[in-house]
This record gives sequence, C-alpha cells and structure tokens, in this order.
Amino acid sequence: MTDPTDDGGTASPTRAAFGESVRRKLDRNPMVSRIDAPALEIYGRQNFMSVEECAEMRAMIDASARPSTLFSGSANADYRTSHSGNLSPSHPLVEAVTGRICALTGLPADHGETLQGQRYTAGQEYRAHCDYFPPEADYWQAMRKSGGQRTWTAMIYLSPVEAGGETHFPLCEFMVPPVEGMILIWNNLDRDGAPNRASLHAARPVERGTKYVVTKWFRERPWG
Ligand SMILES: O=C(O)CCC(=O)C(=O)O
Ligand SMILES: [Fe+2]
Repeated sequence: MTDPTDDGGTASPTRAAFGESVRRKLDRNPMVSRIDAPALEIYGRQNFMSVEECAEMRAMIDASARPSTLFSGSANADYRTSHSGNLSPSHPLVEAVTGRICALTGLPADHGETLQGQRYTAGQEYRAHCDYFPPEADYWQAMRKSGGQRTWTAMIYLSPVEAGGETHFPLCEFMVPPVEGMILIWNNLDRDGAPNRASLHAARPVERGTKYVVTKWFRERPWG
C-alpha cells in the first residue's frame, strides 16, 4: 500500500478522496456550518461536547499535560508554549468523543492519531504552522511509514476564554474564537490531495483565562 515514490507533497487520488468524502458528509449535515474561506475547507459545529464532558476532559488534560514539543523534535523555544499530553484511547470519554468525530466526518478510526489535549494559560500560544508534514523534513520518511500524510484535523474547544486564544488562519484572513464544546474541522490538503498552504494556522496568545483544546489528526493510511 505504501508507495515509496510518494513524497507526501504532491497531488494524490487517495488523499483527494478523503477530501471529497468528508466534504460531502459535512456539507449535508444541517448541524455543521462551512466557514466561508475560498482557499480552505473548514467547518464548525457547536455543542459537539457537553459542558460536563468538557470539564471532565479538562481535568484529564491537567493530569497529563507536559510542556509541548514540536513534531520536528526541535526545541519549542517560543513557538509552542502550551502544555500538552496524549489522552488514553481506552478512557470511556476519549472513546466516545473519538467515535463521534469519526461518525461526524466518516473518517476511519484507525487513521486517527491519539487524541491530544492541550492547555494554554495567559501568554501561551502556538505560532503559525501547518499540520501536514513537509516532505522535505527529516522525519517525513518515518511519517510516511506510520500512516503517511495528514489529511483532516478535528479540534474541539473545551473552555471559554475571556480574551485571546483564537485560532488564526492568517492566509485566509479569519480567526475562530474559542467556544466551549465547539468542534472545528479543516482539510490540510487541497482538492487534489496536495498540501494546502492556506491551512497555515496559529493559536493566538491567550490574554485572559485558560484555553483547553483536544486535537485529532487523521492520516491517509492507518496510523501506527
Ligand atoms: O489551539 C489552537 O487553536 C490550535 C491548535 C493546533 O494548531 C493544533 O493542535 O494543531
Ligand atoms: Fe495545528
């Protein structure tokens, strides 16, 4: 299944098919709204998690959070100053929410990476980055073998934030303020299945309050 000539940076029918199937499913869901961004496929749905579920997941994040690292393994310095931690896939709430994300998107559960929790206190941020893997990165060969390129990202806001903490898509000129319980879903790839630079995004610094999110990244092949 793994094509050794696929560098993850090109058009790909497999990757494009995930774009299309999720787009079709979300477009016909009346609970889901498409955010108006011509260069990016991005959707939101309110009340994806209840306030009780959000509170339980925040407590789990508090228990597991360590200073965040970057995928490249490079020192995160000022780049990703939040705390983060992977959540146990066998925990009933993690299982339930993961199942709901897969039902909403139609994406296969075994393509999803472990749900990751993240907490930002005042002043913390995650500067502009893309969730897809740059094929020129030294870790790409390892990623290619562990499920290949990332396709869609699903992220849920678990807390209201008094000020700051928006998810900013600078090349699309909009940002999403955190709303407790809301899920945001975007395609990191374009219609041809190649990385979409317009998916560049940042978590703006929290100014007041604490921001909690969980993120699930999906791969083009089973992850692991
Ligand atoms: O916290 C946010 O708003 C964005 C998080 C993010 O970019 C990620 O988890 O990949
Ligand atoms: Fe991201």
